[in-house]
Amino acid sequence: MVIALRNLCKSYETAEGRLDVLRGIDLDLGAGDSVALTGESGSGKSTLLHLVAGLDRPDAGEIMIGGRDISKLDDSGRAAYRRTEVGLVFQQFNLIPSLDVAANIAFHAKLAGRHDPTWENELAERLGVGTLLTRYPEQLSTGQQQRVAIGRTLAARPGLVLADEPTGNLDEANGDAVLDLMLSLAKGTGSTLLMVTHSQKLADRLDRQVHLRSGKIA
Ligand SMILES: Nc1ncnc2c1ncn2[C@@H]1O[C@H](COP(=O)(O)OP(=O)(O)OP(=O)(O)O)[C@@H](O)[C@H]1O
Repeated sequence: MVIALRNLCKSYETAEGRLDVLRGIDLDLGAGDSVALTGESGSGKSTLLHLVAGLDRPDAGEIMIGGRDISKLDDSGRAAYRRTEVGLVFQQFNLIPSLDVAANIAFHAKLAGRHDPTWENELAERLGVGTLLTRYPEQLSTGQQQRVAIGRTLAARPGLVLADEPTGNLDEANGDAVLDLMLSLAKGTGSTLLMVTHSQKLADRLDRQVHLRSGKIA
């Protein structure tokens, strides 16, 4: 998926007055690109990810995703975009407690109309949760929950994956394996990966790094 952000601006009203978080972001991502988004705490990384995810609207600017501006979509258009085109890996896993691991992994794929049990099983194996398919989220460790959440996102074959510290709860070996999987899938399917990380080691493994400073890409 090809992404083009143009002059993206976002402010928040706070008790201390207006806070200009993004002051004109320009960024281009090609199909299959993997890009690390870095910047100090509070620099606006999550704000940017939320805008591209269609979870919030910019004050100004364009968010061109596959040739159309998702910031101009109405609520139902943005919901359809989130359901079918974008995959989120955020720090809250939001697994569904009443569904077992297999059903959690299948959940978004079903919503997106791309349910494929063979692919879901393969992902579960590659993520090291293949023996846990009949367990429920509360019966998993935090790192296992994180891997299930990543499986759920990738199972839907999104054209764009937005990830916020996706390996933050994993030990080094598991974190490396999960990142390998995300990168190989991105390359194999042409899906684009934008990943927030504080880890330089992780950022170094991606195609490119962009740094947010004072509301702009530095
Ligand atoms: N809903 C909101 N209302 C007011 N201010 C907000 C809101 N959301 C975020 N902010 C402020 O906007 C700035 C950017 O926040 P954001 O979460 O995007 O930063 P970040 O770079 O992701 O930080 P971190 O690395 O700590 O997660 C911060 O100063 C934050 O306090």
